[in-house]
Amino acid sequence: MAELLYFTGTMDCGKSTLALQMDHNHKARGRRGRIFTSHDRAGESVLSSRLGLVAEAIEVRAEFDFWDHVVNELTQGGRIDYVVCDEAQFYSALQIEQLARLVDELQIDVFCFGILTDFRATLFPGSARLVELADRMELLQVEALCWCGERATHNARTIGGEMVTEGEQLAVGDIESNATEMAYEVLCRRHHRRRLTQARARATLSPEVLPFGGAAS
Ligand SMILES: Nc1ncnc2c1ncn2[C@@H]1O[C@H](COP(=O)(O)OP(=O)(O)O)[C@@H](O)[C@H]1O
Ligand SMILES: Cc1cn([C@H]2C[C@H](O)[C@@H](COP(=O)(O)O)O2)c(=O)[nH]c1=O
Repeated sequence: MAELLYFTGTMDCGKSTLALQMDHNHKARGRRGRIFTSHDRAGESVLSSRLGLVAEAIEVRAEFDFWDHVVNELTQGGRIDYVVCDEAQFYSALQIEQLARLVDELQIDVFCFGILTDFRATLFPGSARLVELADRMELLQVEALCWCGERATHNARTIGGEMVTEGEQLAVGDIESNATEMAYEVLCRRHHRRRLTQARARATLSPEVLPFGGAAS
């Protein structure tokens, strides 16, 4: 029975790597798949992992229709057993519904990967619809950590190390330390709520309360 699965977690927790691993393993057993992505950091029409793995991918833009695309391929004699959909948080609710239709009407496995919430701890449209429609959601087991050592659960957007809460929801970027430009930092809920990034913690907290060697580290 085909399924619509959503593998999710914070930024930097291994989602793109898992997406490429799953494509590899299904292909190794003779299954035919397609890879989709949207706004990958490495550029258009590519799925990239921080581990250095990359793969060609079909770029999902606002007007992209998964149902039309797949039916067109099948009509031309193509075979599709599964699809890997990275950065699914950026897909529209309608596109998630098209993916669910692939599962229900064409028995195609759909594996989605993405972050749940944006820099304001608000669900992305694609993630919200996946929460509503997915057969299963799986939290990735590789844990990204907050600067305090707790498991990171939220994604902060920073400028010069300071957390910001204003701006567009979509802003492609990466986890970087000492960035003067816009960057992201994964935090535990407590420190996301307090807007306490590593830079601010180092500037304001005494070394004794900081883990991993205190302020100097
Ligand atoms: N040099 C490295 N050595 C080992 N693991 C690494 C290295 N760089 C990144 N990683 C792993 O890759 C993960 C990020 O992988 P990636 O697939 O890009 O994550 P996501 O797609 O969730 O942002 C990190 O959590 C870390 O576990
Ligand atoms: C929190 C947040 C993130 N993004 C962007 C930043 C990255 O380009 C991707 C997530 O990529 P990853 O593979 O999970 O690291 O999403 C954004 O546009 N808006 C946000 O609020």
